[in-house]
Amino acid sequence: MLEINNLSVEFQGIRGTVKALQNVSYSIQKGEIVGVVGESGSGKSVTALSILGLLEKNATITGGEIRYAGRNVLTLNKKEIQALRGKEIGMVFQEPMTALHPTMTVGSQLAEVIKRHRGLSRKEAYRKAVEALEEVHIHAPEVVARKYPFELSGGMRQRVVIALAMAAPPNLLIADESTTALDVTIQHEILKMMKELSDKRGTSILFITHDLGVVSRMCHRIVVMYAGEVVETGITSEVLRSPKHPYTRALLSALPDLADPDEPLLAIGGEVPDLRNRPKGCSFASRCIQAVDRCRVQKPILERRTADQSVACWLEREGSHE
Ligand SMILES: Nc1ncnc2c1ncn2[C@@H]1O[C@H](COP(=O)(O)OP(=O)(O)OP(=O)(O)O)[C@@H](O)[C@H]1O
Repeated sequence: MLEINNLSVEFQGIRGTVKALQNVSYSIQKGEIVGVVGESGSGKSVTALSILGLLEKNATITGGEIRYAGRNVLTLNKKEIQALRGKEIGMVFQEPMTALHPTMTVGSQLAEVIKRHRGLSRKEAYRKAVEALEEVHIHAPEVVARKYPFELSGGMRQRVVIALAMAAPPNLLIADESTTALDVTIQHEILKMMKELSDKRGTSILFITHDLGVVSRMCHRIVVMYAGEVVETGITSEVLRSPKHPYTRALLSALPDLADPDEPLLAIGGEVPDLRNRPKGCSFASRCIQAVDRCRVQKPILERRTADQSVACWLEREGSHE
């Protein structure tokens, strides 16, 4: 359904060119939930914005392609990408208030999207809007449909945003840490509801988060990003059971319930490299306790290690971990 091949993105800044993404590749199949994890600044959002054609003006895509249903979205014109956004690809961003119109009732906002995408009458679209609220587990949807966003709690607003993003209905939903500001229990319920919707409708979800725990519960596959590169990807259970990249191991060790109890806790010392002046070798080498000379001079490429798992690490390739 979606395939990102060797995507590279740069930003022009006053202090130089930030090489934000370098040869990023991953894909999402129909109905699949893919979780993208990595520290702040690792390029998760820039990748999502590239898919949606929403990169800021100072960004340049310097290489690669993004194929959605066979078409390279990077070659689409403004109108075509707008049509894709919203109709084929829904999005849920971090702050729900920015996605909602403050002076329109929730029901009218939803009905407008449904009317536009499904060509229904106003009345019929409103009826579907109430149904859509019910689908995101909002009780008394007829009542909530008549409310304005400011009258709702954070969790309710988030549900409305998801209903809006799913209204077209899209084939792919991109959710960028959509629930971080919420209470943990509410967050858990919302994620469960999203997974249910995905299962029911066969919607693929690209889920961008810092939270490996969430990925372990929700996602079929995981993509681990570091400093604008994919360092490991695979079936979630495989990667969590047997992480192959030292960065993935370090991320996992911060989660005691998921980590291998026999493995000592690793603190990730050091800093992410300056993306204006990227290191020649592996981007993680300066923080990797296992790095060898080769890691500092030659960049490892993402290679398939098992049927379901790929990793960009020289140590793994040469078996020197074992
Ligand atoms: N408009 C911009 N101008 C310059 N640099 C940018 C711009 N947008 C993003 N970047 C840089 O691109 C890199 C990747 O950022 P991105 O927002 O994708 O990270 P992220 O992994 O999504 O982080 P977070 O988890 O904090 O959202 C960062 O180094 C960031 O500073």
